[in-house]
Amino acid sequence: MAFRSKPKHSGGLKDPMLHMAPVSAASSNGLFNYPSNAGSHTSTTAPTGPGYAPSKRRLPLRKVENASITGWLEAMKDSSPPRTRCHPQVDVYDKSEFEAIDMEYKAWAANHPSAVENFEKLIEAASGKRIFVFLDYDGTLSPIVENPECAFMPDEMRTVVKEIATLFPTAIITGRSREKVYEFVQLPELYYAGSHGMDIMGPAEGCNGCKAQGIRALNEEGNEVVLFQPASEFTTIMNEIFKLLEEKASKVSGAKVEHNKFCVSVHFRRVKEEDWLPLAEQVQHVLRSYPNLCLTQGRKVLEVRPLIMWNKGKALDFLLKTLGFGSRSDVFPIYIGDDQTDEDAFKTVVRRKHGLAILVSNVVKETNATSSLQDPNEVLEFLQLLVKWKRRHLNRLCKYLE
Ligand SMILES: O=P(O)(O)OC[C@H]1O[C@H](O[C@H]2O[C@H](CO)[C@@H](O)[C@H](O)[C@H]2O)[C@H](O)[C@@H](O)[C@@H]1O
Repeated sequence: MAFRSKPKHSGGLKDPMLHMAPVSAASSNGLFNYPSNAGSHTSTTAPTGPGYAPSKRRLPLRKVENASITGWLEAMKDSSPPRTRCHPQVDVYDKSEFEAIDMEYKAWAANHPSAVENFEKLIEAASGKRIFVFLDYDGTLSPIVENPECAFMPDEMRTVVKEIATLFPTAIITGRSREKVYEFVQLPELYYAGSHGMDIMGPAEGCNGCKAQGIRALNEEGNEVVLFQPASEFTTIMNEIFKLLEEKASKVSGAKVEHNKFCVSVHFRRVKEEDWLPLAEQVQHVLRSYPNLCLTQGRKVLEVRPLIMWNKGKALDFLLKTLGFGSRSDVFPIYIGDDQTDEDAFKTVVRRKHGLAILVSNVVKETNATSSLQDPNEVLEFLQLLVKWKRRHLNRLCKYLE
């Protein structure tokens, strides 16, 4: 399998993305001005679709905090080169400092117990409930790599995700375009929510006995699917912004712009550190003319997206509703993700009271998740445990019915 061998956690380095939050491109005092409620998008339009009444109500802009880009860039610099430099066996490192961050990590991990080590205990809470599995893609099902085009999902992961989908309704919720993530995953039985949940598609017949409701459409192969695109009116604008950003990025060595349909990502991973600030300024400059777009930050990436009240958490709720479980209390959603945009989904799971919100991270991170996995290797282990657990249950049930 393509993953690196299972590492020890690399110590408690603070994650560089602690300050990430959407920012209105229209804000002009400072390069990045963060609305105080990270992750919840200020809205100029509300989504439409099954169960969502269209509304043109303009929501008030939330309190804007003054924060400069320096924080984000500095944190990014702190984590470059990658965090493994902190492992005493990998590099010369101040032992006492390592011990301090190690302790910090252990304290954090105590509050975010490993979903593998504590599997039986955590899954007990699901008994008698219907489990739904929601998975982020990059950094969760595939390891983070230099070139976003090469973030392939290992076969072993595909096998277990396929098994998961035969046992539980399963969806992938990603910042990627739906088409791109499907290219990587190649499993037609799943639901896919691309562009951070702004492009949802899945089998019209539902899955695992859950009947799908919602707007029907035909996919590229002519199969009937349910489709929901709350940001469809932004199609032209996103194409326009992609071209403008591509033009800017073409002048910065290593920069890459990715069109994720209803979001556009500007990648910094292969850009020289000294070019980070000028590139970020260029992006901000382009966005000034687009007050209905906003900017969020991810792992060495800036993402331009429509300023609508929609996120991965809303997509999770929407999918439960589509599958007929929106308001039921016997639902147990499991959400696994590694990035700031996954925080909205973690919040949704926590708000529902039943469920598992699992952060993939081997560093200390501020999060709404309640448990953790260190990396995609552990995600694989967790999903394999979940398959075994469910099969055990089904076998017991069969024996009982015999
Ligand atoms: O919601 P996700 O599935 O986590 O997608 C978020 C972004 O992931 C991708 O970028 C990240 O992964 C790349 C490949 O490992 C890496 O090179 C990059 O630095 C990371 O930020 C994707 O390319 C973006 O478009 C997604 O928005």
